[in-house]
Amino acid sequence: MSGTIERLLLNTGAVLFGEFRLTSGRVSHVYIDLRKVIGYPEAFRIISLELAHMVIEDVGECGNCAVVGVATGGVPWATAVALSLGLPLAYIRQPKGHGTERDLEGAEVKGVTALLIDDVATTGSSLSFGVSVLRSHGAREVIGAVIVDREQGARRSLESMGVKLLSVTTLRSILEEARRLGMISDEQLNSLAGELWGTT
Ligand SMILES: O=P(O)(O)OC[C@H]1O[C@H](OP(=O)(O)OP(=O)(O)O)[C@H](O)[C@@H]1O
Ligand SMILES: O=C(O)c1cc(=O)[nH]c(=O)[nH]1
Repeated sequence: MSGTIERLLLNTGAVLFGEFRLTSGRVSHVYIDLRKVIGYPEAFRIISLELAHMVIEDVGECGNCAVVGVATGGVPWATAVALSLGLPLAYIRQPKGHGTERDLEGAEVKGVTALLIDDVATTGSSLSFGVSVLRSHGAREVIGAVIVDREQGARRSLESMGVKLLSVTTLRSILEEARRLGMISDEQLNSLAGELWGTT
């Protein structure tokens, strides 16, 4: 149903307004905190099923696929998708400097189609790092998928690496739903749109 995912995100407190520094160093007046959603089993289930459906509709039959999460935010979502699709699971991490010092944990990805999952995409640098790691481990193909695309460069950045980015929803759709529900005003929406995309 149209708006369902956006409303779940708004109702679980995953959409925060204030001043936030992002992983890229940019400052934003809206922040999507998908880490909150995993504390709500029904919302977690609905959104992760939507993510799994979106991915499988795109790739079709997936006999040689693995689901790969980007640590830390992407890992719970990748886990849920791997379990619901019955696929092997791995995750990308910054090496620890001790133990095995691996940058990829879990399933081996040599020769497979890797379904690379993160919670949010902004500039795409976290996903791009994931693509590089997967290629260094011999993945045959990579497809990127997130719950929320903030539409601030990730799609283009992945395209330049030959990787498609799928998203369940966008920050713009979430903000428009927030305005419909009276959670933000037209003025706030316009101001955020100007800051985020240089548009209203
Ligand atoms: O597209 P980007 O500009 O890379 O931004 C998006 C990334 O930022 C967040 O991770 P964060 O660095 O906060 O780490 P975390 O997942 O460990 O919370 C989020 O989970 C994405 O991985
Ligand atoms: O770019 C980020 O760091 C970022 C943005 C956002 O909305 N949510 C998040 O978890 N990270």
